[in-house]
Amino acid sequence: MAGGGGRDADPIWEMWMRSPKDFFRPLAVGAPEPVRDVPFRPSRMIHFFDPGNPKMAAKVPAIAPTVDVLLGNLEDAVAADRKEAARAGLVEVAKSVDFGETQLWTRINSLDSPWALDDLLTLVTEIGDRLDVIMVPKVESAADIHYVDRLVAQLEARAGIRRPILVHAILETPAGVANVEEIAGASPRMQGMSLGPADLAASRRMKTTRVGGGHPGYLVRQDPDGERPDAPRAVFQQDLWHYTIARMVDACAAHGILPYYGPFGDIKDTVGCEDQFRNAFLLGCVGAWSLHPVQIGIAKKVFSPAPEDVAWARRVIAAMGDGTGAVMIDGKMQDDATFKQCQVVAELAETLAARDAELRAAYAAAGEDR
Ligand SMILES: CC(=O)SCCNC(=O)CCNC(=O)[C@H](O)C(C)(C)COP(=O)(O)OP(=O)(O)OC[C@H]1O[C@@H](n2cnc3c(N)ncnc32)[C@H](O)[C@@H]1OP(=O)(O)O
Ligand SMILES: O=CC(=O)O
Ligand SMILES: [Mg+2]
Repeated sequence: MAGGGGRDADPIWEMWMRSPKDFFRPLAVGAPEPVRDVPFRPSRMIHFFDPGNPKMAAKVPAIAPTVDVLLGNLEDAVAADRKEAARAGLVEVAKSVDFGETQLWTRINSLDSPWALDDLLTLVTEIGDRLDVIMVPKVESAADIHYVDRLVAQLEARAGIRRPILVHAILETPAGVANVEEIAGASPRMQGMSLGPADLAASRRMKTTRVGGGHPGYLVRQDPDGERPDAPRAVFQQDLWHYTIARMVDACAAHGILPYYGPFGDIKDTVGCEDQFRNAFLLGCVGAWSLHPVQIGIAKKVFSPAPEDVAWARRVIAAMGDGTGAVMIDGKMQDDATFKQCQVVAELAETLAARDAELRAAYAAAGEDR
């Protein structure tokens, strides 16, 4: 057996957990070595398309250079009688389109569906060398990731794939949220996680009928004015998703994987979409899903740090020297911790600018203005 001592010694161990020694071993003979660190590639927007819809599939070559990730969706939003067509369409698109630097992901059907097994068998063996990430919906626990992990390793070995395909979980069930830390750390294959607010709302029995975003009824109201009890009282809409996104961000950061906001279904409400995406960005998410071409530009704008923020971050870094001590810049105290925050912004800007000439120019111009 290819495994280490823990697994050889106790088959029960193998069934339930991997010893730390075995964590980075391939799960099938002939499968590629797992990655040690999740590669940080720009993924500001994960653009969903239905590969079985000829009109959408025809747009893929034109959309590919404008997005960081293209995702062939096989799960929800693809009708039950179109599942095979979507799967075949994705194989066709993956084989025929040049994606350049753009990543190709898929969202397979949920593990309890009649289609998930064939999704994995077909996609890994036919286009596994082109697929960067497999998104798995409705992940409930580490066991779901372990199942996919082993099966993908077997299929990678069969197909002779040399670069491991990574796995992304959708956080969209109460059990998934309760187990978010163990899911994040379940496998070196874990690339990241997205919030799935629509299914999460349904399975939590929330009383909403939307795909993400806020709700006017979820609010805090200003206290009544004692002198004028009938005077109007301001209301402040609250964010339904703050708690879950914050938990997801912590779990992902603790395990070195990437967090994403998921879908915003009110396509016409571009302002609301931008706000929801920005909240996620500020909390630590690196991207969001775009369901419609109009959301691509919103995600690009929001998940690329603003040029003035990048210029500020670079200024603080320059002023802080080795990053220790305290200095005052424009009346604001800077120390080791703000230095590190600024490094996050500056490093993200650098990575994005390497791929995006427009951003590169905007960041350079903002630096000259200072
Ligand atoms: C809760 C969840 O699981 S969310 C994830 C699952 N949902 C999805 O993946 C939905 C993906 N998006 C869609 O299916 C569509 O955008 C819809 C159904 C929401 C709206 O589609 P339409 O009614 O066709 O929108 P609209 O008329 O504005 O489309 C304009 C053009 O953009 C195209 N288009 C729309 N969405 C996309 C897309 N995601 N990718 C590529 N092209 C698209 C349309 O085909 C149309 O093309 P045309 O001008 O040649 O006719
Ligand atoms: O899959 C996404 C969701 O919101 O549900
Ligand atoms: Mg869902």
